[in-house]
Amino acid sequence: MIEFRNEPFTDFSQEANRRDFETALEKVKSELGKEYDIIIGGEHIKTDRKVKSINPSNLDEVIGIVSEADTALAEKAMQAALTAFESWKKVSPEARARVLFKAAAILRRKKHEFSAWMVLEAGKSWPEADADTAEAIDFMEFYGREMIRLSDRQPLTSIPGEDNNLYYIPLGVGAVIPPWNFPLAIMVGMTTAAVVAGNTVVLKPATPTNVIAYKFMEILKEAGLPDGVVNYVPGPGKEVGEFFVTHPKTRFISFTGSREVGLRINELAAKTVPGQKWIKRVVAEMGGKDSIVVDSDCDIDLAVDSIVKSAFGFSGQKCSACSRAIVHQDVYDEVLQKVVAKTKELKVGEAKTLGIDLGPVIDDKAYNKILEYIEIGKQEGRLMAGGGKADGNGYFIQPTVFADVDPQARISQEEIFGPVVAFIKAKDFDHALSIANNTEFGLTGSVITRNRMHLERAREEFFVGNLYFNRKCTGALVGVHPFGGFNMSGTDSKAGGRDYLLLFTQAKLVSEAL
Ligand SMILES: NC(=O)c1ccc[n+]([C@@H]2O[C@H](COP(=O)([O-])OP(=O)(O)OC[C@H]3O[C@@H](n4cnc5c(N)ncnc54)[C@H](O)[C@@H]3O)[C@@H](O)[C@H]2O)c1
Ligand SMILES: N[C@@H](CCC=O)C(=O)O
Repeated sequence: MIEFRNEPFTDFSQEANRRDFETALEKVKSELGKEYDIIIGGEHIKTDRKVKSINPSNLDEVIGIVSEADTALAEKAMQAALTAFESWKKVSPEARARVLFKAAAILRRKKHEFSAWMVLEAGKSWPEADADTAEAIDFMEFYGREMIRLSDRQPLTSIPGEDNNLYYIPLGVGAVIPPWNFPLAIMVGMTTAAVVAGNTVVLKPATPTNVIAYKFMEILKEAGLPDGVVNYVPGPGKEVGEFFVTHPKTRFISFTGSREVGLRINELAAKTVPGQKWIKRVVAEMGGKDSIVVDSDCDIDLAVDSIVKSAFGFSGQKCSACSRAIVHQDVYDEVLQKVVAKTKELKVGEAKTLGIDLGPVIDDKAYNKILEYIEIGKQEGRLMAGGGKADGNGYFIQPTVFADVDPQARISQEEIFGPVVAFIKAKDFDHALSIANNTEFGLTGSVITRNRMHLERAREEFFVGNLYFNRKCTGALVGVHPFGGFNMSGTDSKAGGRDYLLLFTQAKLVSEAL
């Protein structure tokens, strides 16, 4: 088996790649508006309760119509997963890994098609969608190899007269509850990590991106994953999600999403219910309020570029997005003025158009929430760019910059999850670091400086799970930058890292006297 390598991104400056992507978009467009079933134990089930998936760039375009489950069907899915677990747990780790490698190969062949679905269903620009698909492939290639590594004989101290072995065995049925913002990569990573470790899954996809999750179910089927190992159960989070979280047979919950929902899941999962005979494990990856710290001695253009890319990529809808630029007073005006100038040049438009910088935000709820925060920002700071809706038949918002924001202001503290960045002035580097650590989150951060000692200070003191120096704070790569945060950003798990699969296993020691 060859060593893990990240899937390369597509170079859209090449005409052939652009043509291939256009062809994929046309293919996907010809498939819009279809109906999608629930899938339980391999059985396709239609219900009367349907939810429409809409293109956020064009509200008249229906991406698909998806049957939603109720709690009776959720129970059926749980039973299917419990049954499948009895056989899946006995499949060898190598064979389980091969399913992931096969699924990765299929996805690689259909790469542009999947990216095109994300352009239309999630409003991702071409490069953002392409990176999402590449990351999904990476997760499968990486976790497959990791499971093989964990199934090797594990190093133990030997003592005479005994044969000792440690095995990483699966947990049981897991509820996988992903977000919509990396509708392929995160959903695939969470699902396949659980599965390759020998567990079975009830997957409750994020409603705005139900169709992409369904398309991935087709890949798992083609890759030969047995029925019932992953069950596709769309439905409202509050109803179907909570049903799985509180079910006595749920062994673990793998959640990625907001702080509010993550904390609720954690609380519900902690309550033992009749018929439950384990402590449920909760893996929760949650929100962020991420900062880029700009020091006085720095490459100003690098700082500007890092802030703009991290704040406005995918319209700021990344848990890793820079929503606070904490800038040393000596360079504050220059960095601010250059960020504002660059922001004003950004193109907002339909995600299907190559060359846009920002597509829409995901739905009306996000749109209204972000616009409300922009109004709050107008009270809390000086509006320098953007400040409201952008044109189009979709959820378009102008990239927005606020200056002179107090470190304790709401737009400095609360996750907005949209294209809004707050500039905060720092007296010196110490002050900048203390502001950077002043939220309840701890996900990503960057420091832009030429000062080696300041980098070393930040290495020790900037308390985030993913800290970057002299670069943007988004775009973690599987295997290269294991991803996950501290504090209210989650349970300190690291997706795409060597510790991740352990979260979905339990270690069994067998000691034989010789
Ligand atoms: N830390 C990370 O790695 C990471 C990665 C991506 C996104 N996020 C965070 O995700 C959020 C955006 O995603 P979102 O809007 O989909 O988040 P969300 O919390 O609204 O929803 C996430 C998932 O939870 C489900 N859900 C909602 N209510 C539920 C409930 N009561 N019980 C069980 N499930 C429920 C949703 O249907 C969805 O599938 C942001 O806060 C972002 O920072 C974090
Ligand atoms: N892993 C992604 C963020 C995922 C959350 O939205 C990044 O590093 O930018």
